[in-house]
Amino acid sequence: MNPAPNLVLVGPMGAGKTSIGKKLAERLGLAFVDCDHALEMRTGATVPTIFELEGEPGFRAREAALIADVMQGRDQVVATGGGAVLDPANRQALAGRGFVVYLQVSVAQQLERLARDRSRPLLASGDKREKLEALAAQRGPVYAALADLCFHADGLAVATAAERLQAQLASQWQRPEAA
Ligand SMILES: Nc1ncnc2c1ncn2[C@@H]1O[C@H](COP(=O)(O)OP(=O)(O)O)[C@@H](O)[C@H]1O
Ligand SMILES: O=C(O)C1=C[C@@H](OP(=O)(O)O)[C@@H](O)[C@H](O)C1
Ligand SMILES: [Mg+2]
Repeated sequence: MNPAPNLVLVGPMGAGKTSIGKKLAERLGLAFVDCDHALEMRTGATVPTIFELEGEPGFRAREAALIADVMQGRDQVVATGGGAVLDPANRQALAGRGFVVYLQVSVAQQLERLARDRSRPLLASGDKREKLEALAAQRGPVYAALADLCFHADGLAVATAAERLQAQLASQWQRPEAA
C-alpha cells in the first residue's frame, strides 16, 4: 500500500491520461487536475500558442512551475502531459506526493486516436509514427521507472479503463487520512 495523497497519471500522448483521469476522478470522488488544461487557464494561452511564442523550453518551465504548485495539494487525480516526466524535479514532485500510474498504449493505438489531432505541437510536423516511436523509446523507460503501477489501456473504452483501473487501485493505493 502506498499512502500517497494524490493519484498521478503518466504516459504518452493519446494514452488517455486526460480522458480516463477525468472519469476516474468522478468514480473516486476526487478533484481532477489536467496539467495542460490548468496551464492554459493560468496563462490564458493554448498549449500550441505557448510552444509557438516560447518554444518547448518555455512550455516546460511553465509546466514545471504548475506541477510544483499542483502537487502541494491532496485528494486529486492529476493527469500530466506526456513530457512532464523528463524533468527530474517534476518526477520528484509527482512521485513524492502521488501514487503514479503509467497508462501504457501502443503506437498503433496512439496513431488511431491522434490522427486528426491539432493540439499537440510535437506531432504537428513530420511523420507521426516516427515521432511517436522515437518518443516511446526515449520516455517509455522513464514512465516505467517512475510508476507504482502500469496499466495497459490499449483497446479499452474510457469508461471501462477507468472502472478496471479503480479496481486495481483498491488493493494498492490508500490515501492517508487528512491531518
Ligand atoms: N480508452 C480510449 N478509447 C477511445 N478513445 C480514447 C481513449 N482514451 C482516449 N481516447 C481519445 O484519444 C484522444 C486522446 O486522449 P487523451 O485523454 O487526451 O490522452 P492523453 O491525455 O493521454 O494525451 C482523445 O480524442 C480521446 O477522446
Ligand atoms: O508528450 C509531450 O511532450 C506533450 C504532451 C501533451 O499532453 P498529453 O500527453 O496529454 O497529450 C502536452 O503536454 C504537450 O503537447 C507536450
Ligand atoms: Mg492529456
